Amino acid sequence: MADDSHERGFRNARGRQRPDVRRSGNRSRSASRPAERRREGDPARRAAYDVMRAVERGAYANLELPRILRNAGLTGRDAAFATELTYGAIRMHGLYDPVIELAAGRPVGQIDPPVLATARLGVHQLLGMRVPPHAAASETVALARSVNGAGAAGFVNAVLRRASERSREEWVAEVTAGRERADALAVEYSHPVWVVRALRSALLGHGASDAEAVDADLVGLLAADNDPPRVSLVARPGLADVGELLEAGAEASELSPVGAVLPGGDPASIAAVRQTRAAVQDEGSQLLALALAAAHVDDVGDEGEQWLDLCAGPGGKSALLAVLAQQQGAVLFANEVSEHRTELVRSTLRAAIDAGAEVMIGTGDGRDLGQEEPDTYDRVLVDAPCTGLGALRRRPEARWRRSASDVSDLAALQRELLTSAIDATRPGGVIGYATCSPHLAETTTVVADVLGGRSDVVQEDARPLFRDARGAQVDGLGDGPSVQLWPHLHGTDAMFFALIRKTAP
Ligand SMILES: C[S@@+](CC[C@H](N)C(=O)[O-])C[C@H]1O[C@@H](n2cnc3c(N)ncnc32)[C@H](O)[C@@H]1O
Repeated sequence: MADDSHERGFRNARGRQRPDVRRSGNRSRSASRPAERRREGDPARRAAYDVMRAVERGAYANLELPRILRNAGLTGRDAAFATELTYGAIRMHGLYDPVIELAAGRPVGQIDPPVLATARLGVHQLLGMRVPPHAAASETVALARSVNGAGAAGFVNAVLRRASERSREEWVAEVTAGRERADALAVEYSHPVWVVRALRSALLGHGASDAEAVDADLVGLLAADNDPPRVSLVARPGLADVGELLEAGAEASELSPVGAVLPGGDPASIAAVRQTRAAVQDEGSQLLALALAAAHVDDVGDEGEQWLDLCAGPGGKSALLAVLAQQQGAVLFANEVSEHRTELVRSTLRAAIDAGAEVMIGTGDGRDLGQEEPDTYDRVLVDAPCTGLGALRRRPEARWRRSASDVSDLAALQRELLTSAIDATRPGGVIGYATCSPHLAETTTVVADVLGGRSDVVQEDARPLFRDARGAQVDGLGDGPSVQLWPHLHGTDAMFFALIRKTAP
């Protein structure tokens, strides 16, 4: 039976039996005879291979995988197996490549990329998924035969045989031996070494760790980056409430007063999500929008407040801000530079607009808004384009696509956007500067540099604005005045937030 291997592996990895959904799914595969199936290879592994190759050509796994699963007719546990295999092999190849090099006796740069993709899939089954070794090897060799050719299948067979001779722990010890600490962590936890160093500096710089604890904290953070995030939902106030999400099977969030966590299943099966009254949204993003809306603003006129989201696409925070603005009698301008992403904002905000939230949506360069509309807005969010180093757990390929030079390129844009946001804010109003990266060069350094060059702003302590579901201040926010959330401490993306007040000129 072609997929006995992944059924067992998947069940073992989860520690419980999953319902048998195969009877209803993937009729074409069940209809093929065993000999034919073996020649074709297992469809779930083939799907994983196709996604890996597409990602190497620049595709995003989270967009490519559903399309390939659909085309292959894979559902239920076959789809879950293919997902775990694909994401793990892409995410963890920083560890698997040195294993493959030792097992193959040659550098991965000398292995044909399609063959390397197959070998990575095989090694992930052996070291990351607890698929029985004989099944991992035989099914992956069958895959290699069908996609890489007979010669390559022999090579993959030899590599996997050697890889299966040791446990993951033994391989980690072997491939990290003699490396300096950051390099060893980079291999064991499969991150680029520059990211490991940046995250270590960020833990220290944001006051989330100290010299004694930082090595252990860094391990916790790197490990959290390798755990797929739980599915967090937001109930957009006034459009849905948390109770509605709980009734649909979600569990209450401890962190966000408007949040819930979906333990399993498809969020799109929830009516409120389909209708954009609720949505999938990281709890950190929820807290951040709530914090900006809760900040004190001086001397609001009779017309009510004007809010600006300077970098709004695809609209997750704008949608929350829109309903909060409505509750506070304010209007929101959601600005985005890309036309395509402006359209996404429009659809994300549909339910809020239908419910009467006063929102304008526009396409434009946020760097110009400060000059075009000086001293205008009461609350401004700059959710700046950034490296996304705080959200590595979401996209398996993201860590491999960034380079250290991206940080300096983005830092210039981040400074210009923050400067423009301050110019667009009226005296007495507030600016929230946010990133989904904890990198110091994108966070505290940007804020310090921009504020250092002006006399009309002060930074305020943002920590009291971060309240959990019980109304208490969220723990572990750092030394202040800015806030830094962490995957290993809060279960959120590593979002940064600084609150800046514009004073009289
Ligand atoms: C981190 S994302 C914002 C995420 C959004 N706030 C949300 O919660 O859905 C940054 C956005 O900034 C946009 N952007 C980049 N450069 C910009 C610019 N010069 N002016 C305005 N927006 C810009 C990007 O297109 C991207 O959509």
